[in-house]
Amino acid sequence: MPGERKKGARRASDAVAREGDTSQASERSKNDAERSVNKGEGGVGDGSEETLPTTNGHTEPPPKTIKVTAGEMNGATSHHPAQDPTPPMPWFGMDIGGTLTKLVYFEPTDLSEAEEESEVETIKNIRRYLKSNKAYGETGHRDAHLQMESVCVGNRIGTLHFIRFPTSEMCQFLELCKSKGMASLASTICATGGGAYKFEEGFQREMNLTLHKFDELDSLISGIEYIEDNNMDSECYYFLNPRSPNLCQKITYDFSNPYPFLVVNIGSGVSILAVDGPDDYRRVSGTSLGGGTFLGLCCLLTGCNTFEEAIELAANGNNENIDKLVRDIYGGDYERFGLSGDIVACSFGHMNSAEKRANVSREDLACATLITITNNIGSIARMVAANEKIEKVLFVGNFLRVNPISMKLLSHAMEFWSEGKLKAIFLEHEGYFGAVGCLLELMKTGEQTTSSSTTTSG
Ligand SMILES: Nc1ncnc2c1ncn2[C@@H]1O[C@H](COP(=O)(O)OP(=O)(O)O)[C@@H](O)[C@H]1O
Ligand SMILES: CC(C)(COP(=O)(O)O)[C@@H](O)C(=O)NCCC(=O)O
Repeated sequence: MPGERKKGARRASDAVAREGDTSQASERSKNDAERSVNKGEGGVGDGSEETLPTTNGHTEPPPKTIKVTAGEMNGATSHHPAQDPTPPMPWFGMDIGGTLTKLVYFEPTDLSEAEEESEVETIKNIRRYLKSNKAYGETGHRDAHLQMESVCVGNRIGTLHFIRFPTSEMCQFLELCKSKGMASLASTICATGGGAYKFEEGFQREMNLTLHKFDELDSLISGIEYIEDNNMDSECYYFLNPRSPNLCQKITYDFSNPYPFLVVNIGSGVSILAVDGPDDYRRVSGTSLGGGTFLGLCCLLTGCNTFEEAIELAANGNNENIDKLVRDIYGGDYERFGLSGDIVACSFGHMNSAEKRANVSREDLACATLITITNNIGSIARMVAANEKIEKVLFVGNFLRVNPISMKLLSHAMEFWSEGKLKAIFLEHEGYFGAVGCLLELMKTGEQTTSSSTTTSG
């Protein structure tokens, strides 16, 4: 069928039969043993760090288990050890964004006994440290509820762990990596996002590591396609009746016939991509009024310090004390052009009045800021979708993290203004796709990327 992506096609082509593949396991353990001899063992963490509460105080839901058995991976191919492209462990994909750094760690669960025995202590300790904690230092977090188990990456089976920390803490992150012995491993670090360029020198200087850089939008698209393929029953969703507190429902969206679709990546800024087919996309638009603008303005206007605090304030505010609605101007609807009196006519329009300003709360200011930024992104997305004649609009990026207000607003705006033609679709792994795409590149390119030269694709 035109535009249809075969479910599991990517997984099948990547997969290698695992069961009873002893020649592969022994070849891998030989390679690892050689690496451990070559690289020596660095300083180690003891993995005993305490789990700290998350900053917003919310309890994380239990890890979601997404199982894929080796038998389910149809299309398995026979393995040729001599061509095994698997890079040395540990396996990370990193997306160093304008606000947050996203780290995806792939933990192999198919290690042979020999492999486990030959594994260097440093790698074991890094794995233990990452798995036994949900918080790292003051500001690093593992999103345990997003964890994906028994997935196939490259030719290995394992668990994907999702970790984030503020990019402004990069120096502390490098220190932590050093203290865990990463510098002695000489492993490959694949990175994407603007920070892959900005911090390249720091990685070299502090850790003696050469970053292998990949384009952030290439990584984003391949990450979306991979995660959707491997979490097809629950990755994509939309909201039914987004405006009704009682009737609103989150519903799984069947994305098996995806093309063409639009991706609106709401990070610090916003990039909009039209995806016409596998590996076939264009960046068609963008705006500098994004998630970073919301957070920056909110901190300025309310004195809040974190994204979670800003969202919490917004959830308890009323934008009508700040924004001028159509009814504030018309006394009711603007009937001729079907504009309901409830629609925002002018964001922050009341704030030229000293009297109104005296009566607004921090909550109202946060709420109006969130709505202003969200509506603007929604308008641009709608215009781009109409221009490109695309009906499915995927909204991703960490701006949507713990942010149902924006998701529901976008859902309503897409549907209402397009008279039901456009669909706003959301993804569970929101801001992690670039890092996943980067990990896929690492596992693809393997040994070739362990040289000291820098590779830039895209
Ligand atoms: N814990 C957080 N700290 C800072 N910003 C956050 C946090 N969680 C969500 N956000 C929002 O996500 C945006 C960053 O999204 P992200 O997709 O990671 O973009 P980038 O790659 O530019 O860092 C921020 O501007 C903010 O609006
Ligand atoms: C420059 C960026 C690609 C960086 O990505 P980010 O870290 O914001 O996710 C993005 O911020 C962007 O597309 N900004 C909008 C630029 C514009 O089209 O006006």
